[in-house]
Amino acid sequence: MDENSSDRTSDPVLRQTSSSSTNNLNNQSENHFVIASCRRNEDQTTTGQQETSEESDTEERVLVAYCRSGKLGAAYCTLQTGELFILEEIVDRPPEYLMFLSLYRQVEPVCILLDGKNQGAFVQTVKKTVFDSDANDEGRCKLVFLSSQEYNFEACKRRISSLSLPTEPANCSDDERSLYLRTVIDYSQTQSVHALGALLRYLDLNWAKLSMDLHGKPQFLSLRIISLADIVTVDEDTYRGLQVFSAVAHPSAFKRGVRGSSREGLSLYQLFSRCASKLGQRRMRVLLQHPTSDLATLEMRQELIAYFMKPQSDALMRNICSSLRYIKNVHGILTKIKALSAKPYQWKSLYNTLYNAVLICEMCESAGKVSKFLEQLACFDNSKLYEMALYMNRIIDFDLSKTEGKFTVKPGVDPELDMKKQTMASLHGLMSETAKVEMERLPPYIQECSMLYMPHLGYLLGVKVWDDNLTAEDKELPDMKFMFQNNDYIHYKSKGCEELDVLIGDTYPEIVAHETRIMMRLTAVMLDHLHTLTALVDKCAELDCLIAISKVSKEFNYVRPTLSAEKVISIKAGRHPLYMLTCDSFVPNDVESSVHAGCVKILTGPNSSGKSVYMKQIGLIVYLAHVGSFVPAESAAVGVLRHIHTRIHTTECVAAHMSAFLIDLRQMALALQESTSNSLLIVDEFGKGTSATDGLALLAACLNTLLFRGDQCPHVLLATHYLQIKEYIVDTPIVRYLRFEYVIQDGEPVFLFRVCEGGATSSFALQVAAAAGLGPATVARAKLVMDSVMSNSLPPENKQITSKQNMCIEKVKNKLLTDI
Ligand SMILES: Nc1ncnc2c1ncn2[C@@H]1O[C@H](COP(=O)(O)OP(=O)(O)OP(=O)(O)O)[C@@H](O)[C@H]1O
Repeated sequence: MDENSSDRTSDPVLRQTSSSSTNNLNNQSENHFVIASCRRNEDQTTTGQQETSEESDTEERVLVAYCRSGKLGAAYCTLQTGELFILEEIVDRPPEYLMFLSLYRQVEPVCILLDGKNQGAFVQTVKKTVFDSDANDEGRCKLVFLSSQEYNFEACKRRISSLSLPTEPANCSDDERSLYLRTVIDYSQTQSVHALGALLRYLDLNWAKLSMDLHGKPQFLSLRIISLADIVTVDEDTYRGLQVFSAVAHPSAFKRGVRGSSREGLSLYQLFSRCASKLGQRRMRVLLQHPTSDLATLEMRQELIAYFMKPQSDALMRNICSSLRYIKNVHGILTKIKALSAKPYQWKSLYNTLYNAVLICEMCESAGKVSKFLEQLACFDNSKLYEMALYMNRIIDFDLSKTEGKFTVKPGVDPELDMKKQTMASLHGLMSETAKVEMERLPPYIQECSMLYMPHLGYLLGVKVWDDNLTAEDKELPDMKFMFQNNDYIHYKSKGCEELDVLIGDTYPEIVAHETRIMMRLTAVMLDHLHTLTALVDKCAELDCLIAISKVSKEFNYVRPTLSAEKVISIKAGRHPLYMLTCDSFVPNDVESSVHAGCVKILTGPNSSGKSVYMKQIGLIVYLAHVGSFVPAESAAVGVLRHIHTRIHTTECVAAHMSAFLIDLRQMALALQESTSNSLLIVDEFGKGTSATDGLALLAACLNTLLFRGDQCPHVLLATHYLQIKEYIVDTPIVRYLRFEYVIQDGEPVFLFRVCEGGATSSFALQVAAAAGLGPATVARAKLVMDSVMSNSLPPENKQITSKQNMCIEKVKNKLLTDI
């Protein structure tokens, strides 16, 4: 295929051959196939509507999550394609079940199946997760509780052993199939076996309801193992706190909670929304939800991003992007094709996807050597897909299919079909002649008639109603058999119509039936190689995401972070990827966190001096490094982590039945419990939700818990206004104190947003409050109260308030007197 082809949607052969036949059938339909043409127009309207909504076709997935003895097993199925996935069993702990949360976010199921007997902490977490995400408009998900019998291990094993997959050896016996499945599934991972077995049972019993296929049985396309072993766990609050995602709910209360009604606010996801395809954009969500500690994957992504940031790869990037635009979500299209209800535009979309996916593989050949990712695409075995594209191109007349609103075959594919079409082409003249002859035979008061074809009724003469209030008797015409009236036309079977029935018969429906048979054969070929196609489409979607990241990295001068297995976070001149977009003079800052440089940083400083932004920027840089992205800094070295926890964002949630303070505590408890030496912990003003002494005590206790771990203490960034914290925690070299610089100008602090060593001495809360618009009288009073607290005395009487109070008392007195 030609790499530089400007028109990637169709090839020249298709355009030349289709034009003549288009004219033929268009002429036919113009006059006589009234019903056919009416239907065609209607079809075209709906086609237009669907074409725009085609991309909204999303996959629906049913997930089984089974957690026992601290291990999570899971399996899910994409209903549209019949792809099965089984999770490699993984340790998951209460109360948060972070692995389940990561899985839930990536799978986005429409239904979760749970063990009806098990109502423990796991089920509560699942319920809460589903409830919370519904509230956040992530989509509706149904919970179904199955009887525990469905999870019986032996029964599950039996169901799995009899699973038939297209990838199994041809004509294999039951024993051979069972042996083949043993190479795919590890039966010692009992929780995953329970999950897959229960899923198969559920699908078997409910397939008609789930797939709308009343008589069908589930057919599975593939079984793939997925793993969360490499995932860097990031909890939901951290995603929100760091603004990786930021869904803004629809302002209308009616629309809240409706799938798709929220939009993305300022977030990393929004920043990276530069994919060429919608599919890529969706894949970006999954990519961001799966930060990985797998160095090989990260380096492969970095390599690709680095390549596309070079000016000499601009041309290739442009070409790839223009092909990526045509890569569509084949899952939705293939469901329609499987059900034989695909519209012409869906066939065209599938062809474009195939054609452009193969083209991308070819384009990657030239650059394969410079990047492993491109090499994988260049070496992708796409010969079958290439053949599929060729078949489609040779068989389907896309232009005519669009006009006709149905699958239409090109001339030259099937001689028998061509003959039928030629008969149809000659029909135009024949029908006009017949109509003229019939006009002569009709009574003179009839001015207009037309011939039309209707399936099952054959050829009919349509006569325009010649008078109002015609009786049944009036409608009887000589030598004509009255058939029916439809709006302004009365339909008759005339002699001429009968002659046409004999002469041409049901040519039109025969053509349709013939073309449908060809379509079914083509569909069977497509479905045989569906697995290869979905794998390539997924790879293209990932390529789209990485190109989008490279565009952002290039535009904002991101650098490639050095990744290692060491415990280190070293960032020079780091910037906040979102604040730097909105702030003209963003001040970059460094951080050095390691066993030698101290891995616990306690930040103090005036209000609004930049503590939160600094901590979030480090969190985001570290997070970006684990997605494989470049980072906004002059240089960065990041040792791979297993967890990123934050205590930044407090969302009071009705569903959680927790106060803001309780949520803070829950986040902190989770961080203490889950964190290891390979974790990053960001804590912003913990303890502010209660009294100052209680807050300080809690903060010191939590910090000490971490510090007692010595070298195993995680990377900690902690901002606090408890300036005396130093006195209450262990004195150890792993703790370093940082503050934010400011200068005093005209008695007011001017913040420089520069971090330096040492502890702060004041919060300048009153100056910040005045700058934020709190009235001068209120600020002045606050100062008096503050001075009194400092000197351990009572504040002076507030004359303003007292006089107001006296006025109120007088008013009430007067009212009482008049009432009496
Ligand atoms: N590095 C920076 N360069 C430029 N402006 C900054 C920088 N960091 C922060 N700012 C500005 O300062 C504002 C306040 O920053 P931030 O919220 O981090 O302060 P803070 O010290 O956490 O305040 P508080 O203690 O009251 O929560 C930000 O909204 C931003 O406009």
